[in-house]
Order: sequence, then structure tokens, then C-alpha cells
Amino acid sequence: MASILTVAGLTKVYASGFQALKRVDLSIEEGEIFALLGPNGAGKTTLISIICGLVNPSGGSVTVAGGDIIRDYRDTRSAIGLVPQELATDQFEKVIDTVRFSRGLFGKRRDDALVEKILRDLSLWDKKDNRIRELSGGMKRRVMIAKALSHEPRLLFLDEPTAGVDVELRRDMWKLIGALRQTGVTIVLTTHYIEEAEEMADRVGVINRGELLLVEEKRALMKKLGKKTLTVTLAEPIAQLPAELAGSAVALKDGGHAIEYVFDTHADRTGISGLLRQIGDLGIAYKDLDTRQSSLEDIFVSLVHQEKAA
Ligand SMILES: Nc1ncnc2c1ncn2[C@@H]1O[C@H](COP(=O)(O)OP(=O)(O)OP(=O)(O)O)[C@@H](O)[C@H]1O
Repeated sequence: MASILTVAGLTKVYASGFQALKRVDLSIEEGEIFALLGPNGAGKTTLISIICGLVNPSGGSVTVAGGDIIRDYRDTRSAIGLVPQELATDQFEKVIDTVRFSRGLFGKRRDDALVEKILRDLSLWDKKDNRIRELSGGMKRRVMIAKALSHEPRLLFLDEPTAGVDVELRRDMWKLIGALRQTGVTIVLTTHYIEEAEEMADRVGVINRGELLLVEEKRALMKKLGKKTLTVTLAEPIAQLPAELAGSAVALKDGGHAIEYVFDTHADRTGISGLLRQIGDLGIAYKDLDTRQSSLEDIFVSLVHQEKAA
């Protein structure tokens, strides 16, 4: 497959002296859904903003649909649709007008059939004459997508499409993004949510503190990320972890009040029953058990740790 986006050695140092991107290399294939995962402040918006020509890069290059984003700005920008995090539209405008207007901004001639198709695909057709401010939050987000699609971009950026959205709407949004892909548009979305990447993406990139830590096929990454932590809260604290339990996945926590065990949710045997049996055999009493999914933060910590160790 051909690349629709190539980012090479991209660096950004803001006027404040803060380095938001550190030599980022990334290639996006035409037709894929790529999820960029990262915590707050990782540099996701900065990266998208540079690609869309909203922020100047400090070094490196970006090519979109074969053109350089600085030299061929008009062509590359019109190949891109951007759905920002924030609602950026006139609240008093009618849905259909704001979508037509967005298309006009790219110098494209009016195309009522296309606008109708976009609004129908996004289940907004019956709201076409409503003013934006009369819509629900989920509908407003869909209007932002309609605007971004109005000039027929080949590459669509969705900056945190489901931030602050309830579970049901999130699922609707995932369905919608899946349907958009069927139309042939390449999609890059940023997210804090692992489930979102898991549900949608073909490939996932993890960014932290301006560094792209890895880019991988989703399946391979999910295997790595599919970890849970079991916390065994002890009835009485212990001074140290008995040698019988010592292993990379077991640790004494909370001043000796808890034993933590990290296990692979995809493995046939998690090792939990064996661990609990061992704890029982050692005469250690426990009063509570709790499991939690590894958070994105845990994953970053372990990724950064691996990076440093390598
Ligand atoms: N104009 C600016 N001047 C100085 N620093 C900035 C500017 N814009 C962003 N930053 C800093 O660059 C870093 C990356 O910000 P960015 O918005 O790209 O992160 P993000 O990954 O999109 O985060 P979030 O998930 O919170 O949206 C942050 O530390 C931010 O404070």
C-alpha cells in the first residue's frame, strides 16, 4: 500500500523553548485507521497541527498525498480533513450552511448532492435546517465531522473523537468511523482510551513526551498491553516478599500491606490460582482481592522503562 502521509525527523520547539516533538518518524498507509495513543501533553495535537499547517515545524519534513506541507500547502491542506477536539463553529448557523461553507473554504464548487450524502451518512439529514446550538453534544460532534468531510479529503484527522462522551455515544462514534473507512478515507485518530484503539485501529502509535515510542500492528500491541494487575490485600503486613513468591511479576506494595501480581489476560493460565495457593501455603492471610486493567500510564511507564533499558 502507498503512504498517504510521511513524517520524517519532525521536531517542534515552541517559542517558550519547550520541545513538544522529538524527531518523529511516521508513515500512514492509504486506507488504514491509525490510532495515536498518548497521555495529556504527549504532543498529539502538536503533531496534527503541524501536519495541517496550523503550527510551524522546527525541523524535519511532512509529505501528504505526495506534496510537501510547506511548499505545496494548498494541495496538501485540501487533501486533509480535521475534526478538532473543540467545537469550532458558529452556534447560530444552520447545519447545512456550515457544511456548505466549509466546502467553499477550500475553493470547491457547491455540491448539494455531496452535502446531502454526507449529512445522511452522519444521520444529520433531518437536522439540516436546525441551528448548531439546538443540537445535542453527539450531534455537534457529527457536524464537525461533516464539515471536515465536506471538501472530500483523503486523510481525516479526528482529535479525541470521544473525549467526554458517554459509552453509548462512544460506540456510535466507533461505528461511524468504521463506516467512514469503507468510503476509502484514511483515518488518524488520537485517543487516551486503549479500548478505542483496540476497537478501531489497524495500527497504533504510542507517543509520550514528544517521542513516538512505538508503532505497531494493533494485534501485536494488544497482546503486549493485555495485562492486568491483581492486588492481594493482606490481613497483616509482611516485612518482605517470601523468596518462594519472588519473580518479576510479583511485588510487595503499600508498605507490606499488599502483594501485587501482573498477569497476561490473553494467556490460557493467568497464574492467579497458583499464586493464591502459594500465599495460603506460606500461611499468609489475605482479606481482599482486586484486579484492574493496566492503565495507559502503566503501559507508558513500562514502555519508557523498556526504552531506557534497551
Ligand atoms: N503554543 C504553545 N507554546 C508552548 N507550549 C505548548 C504550546 N502548545 C502546546 N504546548 C505544550 O506542548 C506539549 C504537547 O501539547 P499537545 O497539545 O500537543 O499535547 P496532546 O498530546 O495533544 O495533549 P492532550 O491529550 O492534553 O490534548 C504540552 O506540554 C503543551 O503544554
